[in-house]
Amino acid sequence: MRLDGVSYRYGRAGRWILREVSVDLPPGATIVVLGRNGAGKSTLLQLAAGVLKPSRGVVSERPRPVGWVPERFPADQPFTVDGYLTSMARLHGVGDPAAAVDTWVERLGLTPYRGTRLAELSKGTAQKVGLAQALAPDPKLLVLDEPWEGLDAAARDLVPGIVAEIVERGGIVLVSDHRGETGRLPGAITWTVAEGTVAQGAAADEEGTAIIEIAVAAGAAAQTAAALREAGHDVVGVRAAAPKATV
Ligand SMILES: Nc1ncnc2c1ncn2[C@@H]1O[C@H](COP(=O)(O)OP(=O)(O)OP(=O)(O)O)[C@@H](O)[C@H]1O
Repeated sequence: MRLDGVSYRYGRAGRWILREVSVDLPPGATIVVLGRNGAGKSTLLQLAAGVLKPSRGVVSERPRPVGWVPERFPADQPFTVDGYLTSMARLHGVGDPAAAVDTWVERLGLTPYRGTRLAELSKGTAQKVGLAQALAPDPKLLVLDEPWEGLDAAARDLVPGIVAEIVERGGIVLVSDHRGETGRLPGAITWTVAEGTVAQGAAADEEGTAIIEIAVAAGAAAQTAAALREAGHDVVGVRAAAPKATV
């Protein structure tokens, strides 16, 4: 998937929030989007998810289905958890909506709330319904806006495993994170949104930094990336190596 020269402003007279953003989202990538409050992370995520259309530029090869979890789940809707999730799964064309809903209700600990109306849920539980709604169609692109903020601790702990399952199947996961809790997602590429642009890597003072490329066994990639992060390094990217040329 690719964003090509994507610019965005809210309304014709609005200021440009993003300017000429060109980025690749390779299959199997986890991308964590960093940036200060108001930098444009949510806007970028919504453009990637297709919730917003670029004012200029093109988004191409977006994998489908798309799972979109907004920063705040809009719980002011007259449905029960079960009713809402089943309708959403149907809308997304899920083959067996009941089975998909059962799976995610159980996995996210929503079983006691199946008959509860959305408006009566706590914020954390409502956020889990938002996550279940995005996961039920088995998304090839999952976009999570600030998942560490809205979700309760138990659900937060489930997120890295869920993300890993999607990227292992070649899906793409895009996560915004204004607190920089990137360490929770091993092997993630980081982008930083600032001043309308998107740069690769964390916004550490880049002066005097060096990029070291290392090759490790594919199975050890996530663990190595986590260990490097633990040691305080910024892991800029993890990719599959091309087959070796004979020398
Ligand atoms: N619907 C809207 N109409 C007008 N301006 C908006 C709208 N949504 C966001 N903005 C503005 O666009 C800018 C970028 O907002 P965005 O929500 O993308 O930032 P963010 O990096 O996700 O911030 P946060 O971490 O606070 O969610 C902000 O200045 C914000 O005020």
